[in-house]
Amino acid sequence: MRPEKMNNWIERNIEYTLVDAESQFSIDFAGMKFSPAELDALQPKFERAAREMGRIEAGEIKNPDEKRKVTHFSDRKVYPQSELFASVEAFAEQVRSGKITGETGRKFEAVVVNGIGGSALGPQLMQFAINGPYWNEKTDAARNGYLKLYFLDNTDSAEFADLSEVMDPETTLHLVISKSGGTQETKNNMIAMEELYAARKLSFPKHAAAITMKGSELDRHARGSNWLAVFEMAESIGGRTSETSIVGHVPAALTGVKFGRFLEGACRMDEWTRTADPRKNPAMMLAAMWYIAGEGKGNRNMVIVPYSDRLILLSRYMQQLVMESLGKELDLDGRVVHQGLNVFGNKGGTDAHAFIQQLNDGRDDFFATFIEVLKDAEKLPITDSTDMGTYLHGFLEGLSAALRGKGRQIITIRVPQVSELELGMLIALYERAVAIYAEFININAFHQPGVQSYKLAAKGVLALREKVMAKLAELGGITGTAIEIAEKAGCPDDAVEVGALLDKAAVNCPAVSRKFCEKSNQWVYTVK
Ligand SMILES: O=P(O)(O)OC[C@H]1O[C@](O)(CO)[C@@H](O)[C@@H]1O
Repeated sequence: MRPEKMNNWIERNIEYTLVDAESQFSIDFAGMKFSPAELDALQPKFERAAREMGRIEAGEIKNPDEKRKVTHFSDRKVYPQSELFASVEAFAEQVRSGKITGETGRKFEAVVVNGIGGSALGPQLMQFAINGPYWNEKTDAARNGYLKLYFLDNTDSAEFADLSEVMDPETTLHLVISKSGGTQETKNNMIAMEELYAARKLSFPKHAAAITMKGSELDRHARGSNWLAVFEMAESIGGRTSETSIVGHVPAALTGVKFGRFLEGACRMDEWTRTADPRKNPAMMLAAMWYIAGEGKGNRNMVIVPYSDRLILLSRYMQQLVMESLGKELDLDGRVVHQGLNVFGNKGGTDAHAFIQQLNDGRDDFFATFIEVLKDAEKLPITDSTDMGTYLHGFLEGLSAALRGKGRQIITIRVPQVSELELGMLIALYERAVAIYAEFININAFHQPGVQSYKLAAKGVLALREKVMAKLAELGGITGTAIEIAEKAGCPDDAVEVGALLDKAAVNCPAVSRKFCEKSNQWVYTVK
């Protein structure tokens, strides 16, 4: 690099790196392509976002479709002083100390979180980040009586079977998390688990607790069956922004994660991201970078690359937070806009041997966000002058320089370590940046109508299956292609869907089989 260019780069780094000195959290925007004039042009959007963030925090309705307030920013400040917080701590302590046990009196050793989307991703991220991937009796948390954490976050019999193999029902607590209390995947796992307990002649309610909205189907079910505990979830906190609420708290308290410290981190970031000057406000700047890079239309993908194995789940977490919030068909004025921002990622170092080839040489359709964790867990010498950590740092800086050399765009976040505080800061930063960006592009970040339509479509498929199966049972034995069977079942226009359900049935139901006909390139099904 020529000296004058180098000077520009250094100056740009100084000007566009924001630092919170006390926590040592920094975010560097110098590697993004933007000019002061482009930031100036965003002034009206900054003003609108600041005004609307004020309205959110003042408790006004900010989710117009669902007519709901949006309280995750404001609630977490007062949550530690609430009765709910105290009751979670008391419950977790009784479980940890063995005062609350399972039906047979044995101490709980594990907890299964059964939830999906926002009711699982935050607890998963937090567990992996703080307690790490390997739980055994030698870890501090285990020695102190905290519980090992498992997840059920789909409706996949393989996931359930894998868990059943390692789980001891007598010493396992089941925490069913569902804000709406009616999400089918979660309900399916709950029903399957209730069956498993009944088959072992154990009481499921004596091993179960729930987090849900008051009056939901799950709330009624759990209270009606006398579960160990039911914790209320606020209507005004959306699933994807619920990690700083009861949803994050209960799993954390049961597994020895310092949730109070996590909230401190989130509140610290909330303070910082209320800074009036947008150029000094990390969330305003982050949203501005996304906006300028993607021309306000999400034309660049957000690639999240933490250089830390403990943060491997961050990109999955961000995927829901960003894409479920910003991926919208209509704007607030009802215009079709098809907005969104793609998020993908994994972990740095390892990624160099996966998608970095394309980022370096291929399509220039992204901006990378690197997250460096400065403190090494251990000093592991490799040569006289290097160790494991210096290599990871070298790979990050090397990749950064290579990408910059190709004109690719980069944001770099640096944190001293991964503890509860930094995790709280990271999550709160992205939550606010998402809410601000939504104001920039005039959309509602707090609803998810697209997910509803997929759920309805799935219900339609299940209804079709019932109809076809009932008809086939009535016909009492039939052989034919999907087209022929759909015809006989009275739904000729649904032959593709009928074929798909017969494929599934042929592998799972003894009464259905199939043979492939090379000549017609179709399966021929026999239903007994
Ligand atoms: O907590 P619930 O109501 O079970 O919902 C789970 C997830 O499903 C969604 O509603 C749709 O994906 C998410 O917003 C939410 O986090």
